[in-house]
Amino acid sequence: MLKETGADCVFWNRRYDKAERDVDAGIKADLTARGLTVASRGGRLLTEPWDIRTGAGGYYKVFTPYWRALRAAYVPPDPLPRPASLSGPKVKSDSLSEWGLHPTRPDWAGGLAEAWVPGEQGAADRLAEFLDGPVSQYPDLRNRPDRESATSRLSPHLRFGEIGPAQVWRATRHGIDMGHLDESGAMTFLSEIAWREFSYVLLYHNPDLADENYNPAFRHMPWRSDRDAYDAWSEGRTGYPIVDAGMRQLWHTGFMHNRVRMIVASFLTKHLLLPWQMGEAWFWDTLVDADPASNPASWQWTAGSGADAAPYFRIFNPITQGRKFDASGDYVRRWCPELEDLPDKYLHAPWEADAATLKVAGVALGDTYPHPIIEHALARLRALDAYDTLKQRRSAA
Ligand SMILES: Cc1cc2nc3c(=O)[nH]c(=O)nc-3n(C[C@H](O)[C@H](O)[C@H](O)COP(=O)(O)OP(=O)(O)OC[C@H]3O[C@@H](n4cnc5c(N)ncnc54)[C@H](O)[C@@H]3O)c2cc1C
Repeated sequence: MLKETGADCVFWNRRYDKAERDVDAGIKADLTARGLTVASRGGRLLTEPWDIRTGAGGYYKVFTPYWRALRAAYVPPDPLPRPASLSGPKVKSDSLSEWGLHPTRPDWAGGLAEAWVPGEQGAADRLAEFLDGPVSQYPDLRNRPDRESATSRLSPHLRFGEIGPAQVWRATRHGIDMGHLDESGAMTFLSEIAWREFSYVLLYHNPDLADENYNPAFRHMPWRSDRDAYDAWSEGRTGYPIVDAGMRQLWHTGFMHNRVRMIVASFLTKHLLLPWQMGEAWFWDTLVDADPASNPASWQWTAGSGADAAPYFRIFNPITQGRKFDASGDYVRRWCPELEDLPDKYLHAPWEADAATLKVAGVALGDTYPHPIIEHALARLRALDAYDTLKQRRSAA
């Protein structure tokens, strides 16, 4: 490329994952040795992960004070004027279609293609649509997986740099300042953008975030090893409809609603007592927004081993979570159509229905839909026992 283009400078946006940093450092050293001008700049984040410091000079390990500090410090830069023209170098190039990147046998990407419009325009349209209405109800509806447009669905676009967080911040702030946006809804939305930033702070200062427990006490956790349980979880066959709906949505579209991500992650690490790294790896392989910072930080947060994490003993009940956040059952009915005809009352716990109700709904447990892989009350006690073991082992160590 260098020879073909005659380039004498190379610029790029910084990346923060350890493997990416190593690759980029190698390229930088190599190009510098060849006498090129090389520079990397921030672009993926609002601030660099080393910029915002606590009074003592360290990095923030708790989100709320981090958010306060970020809000106080951050002013989005003014965008540069659009260049009148961009004359790229003339290089020979393959056409993308020649690379045969689209899966064909089988074409597992059909659901992804239906759900997403990749690219800068797709990202800009999503942001505009979201700020045009849903943002005002964001604090009330953001936990409802049945309300698809209640959240921005910008995550894959942010992940691949099709839109930057500074653009999102600027447009949102502008709407607030002009009186077009309700401040509380809009600031709740920006606080989620700040969770993404916070995850990058954690990743930068803990390069092994995807492998190692942030809280080292979790090395004492007596995780189980159970391939069948893992397969049932990843394939959406646990017998808990809200979990199965989430895992199937993920497989089909590459996305899962945030509330459901928390439910399925809690289910894997607490009900099934399987290590959070297994779930992190599955999400990494299947999410369209799979992110080197947000994914491990969120998994560790849910598992209890992370920074500012949900306590391990807070175990989501998949039945009450489903009833609360998918009360009408629209989400479960969409992704688990075999349960479609069950009355709402039983939708999140089909085994509670009597035989006649199941029959009328065409549900045969163990045949058309699985029995629960583990009973909730039992799983909860087992998880709490495991946590006690962790505590005992930690004090004995
Ligand atoms: C177990 C688990 C794994 C996750 N893995 C990822 C991942 O790989 N990539 C990813 O982008 N998000 C991840 N998240 C966070 C969150 O679920 C998604 O960012 C969110 O669902 C994306 O939908 P949205 O764009 O409509 O979000 P919105 O609610 O519209 O939020 C706006 C943006 O803020 C950011 N954001 C929102 N919530 C979070 C959060 N909790 N942590 C970090 N950033 C957040 C995202 O960039 C998102 O696009 C994970 C959450 C959990 C519980």
